[in-house]
Amino acid sequence: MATGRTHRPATRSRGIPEATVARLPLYLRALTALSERSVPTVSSEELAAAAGVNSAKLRKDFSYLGSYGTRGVGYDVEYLVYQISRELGLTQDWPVVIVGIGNLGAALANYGGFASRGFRVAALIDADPAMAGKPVAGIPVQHTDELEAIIRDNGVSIGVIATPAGAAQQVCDRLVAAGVTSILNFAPTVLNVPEGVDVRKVDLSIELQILAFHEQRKAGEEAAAEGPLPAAGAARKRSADQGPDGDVPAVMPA
Ligand SMILES: NC(=O)c1ccc[n+]([C@@H]2O[C@H](COP(=O)([O-])OP(=O)(O)OC[C@H]3O[C@@H](n4cnc5c(N)ncnc54)[C@H](O)[C@@H]3O)[C@@H](O)[C@H]2O)c1
Repeated sequence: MATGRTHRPATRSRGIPEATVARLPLYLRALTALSERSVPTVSSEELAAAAGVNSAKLRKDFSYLGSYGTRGVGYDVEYLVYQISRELGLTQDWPVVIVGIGNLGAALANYGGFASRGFRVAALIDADPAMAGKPVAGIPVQHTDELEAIIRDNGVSIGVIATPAGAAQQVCDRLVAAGVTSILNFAPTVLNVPEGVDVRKVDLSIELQILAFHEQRKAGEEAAAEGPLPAAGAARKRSADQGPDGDVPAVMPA
């Protein structure tokens, strides 16, 4: 879901390609579900299906981790959970700040899945003075005046931006100047960051637009299978679905 714009080379220093790194959380999610069901081993085919990945790709990905599984037995679930967690840096605690505690920021703060994956919400920050001191998810909101001190005192390297788009760059600049080197951006704007800072962008409306594109294509295929429409109907359909010149709508890249 996240659309990445990172300032790192396509291959990491330890030789694991970024595309593999991006799939590791998918494997981890599938493996964690198996672990919770006390499943001891899993074949590459089963795990690939659970993670929604091709099994040859999975085996190649795991070879970068030095994990080849055992023929006829498969992969040890617990060991793979440990290996992938270690590779993703999840065996250590990551304090995270969320900036912008409106509808989205509050929902993120209330999401229990961060803590269980090693991301501790260290602070909630908002520019609205009326919110200062009010608890959200049991954490009192702090004013943006305190942003730099919060980052420094908590050793925060990951910031989440959930402010309106117009405030996001300024918030980003302050986070980076204070020492944050990874940003998860929910605001619908492109952030400019210096070399060495990673930005991941989450935009649910882009995901919906991509689904809409596929839905439209499926509808088009069904209509084609049903045979040609009467001339007037065809004209009406084109103007309703595709815009005046009949082009498919532009879809922003994921
Ligand atoms: N990525 C997605 O899929 C997705 C989904 C929903 C919303 N959004 C985006 O997330 C952002 C927040 O949406 P929302 O519905 O929570 O909005 P909201 O208006 O409910 O909350 C925004 C919060 O940001 C605070 N804020 C404003 N300027 C600030 C600043 N300079 N520093 C710190 N805090 C500041 C406001 O006081 C407010 O509490 C918007 O940019 C919205 O477009 C993204």
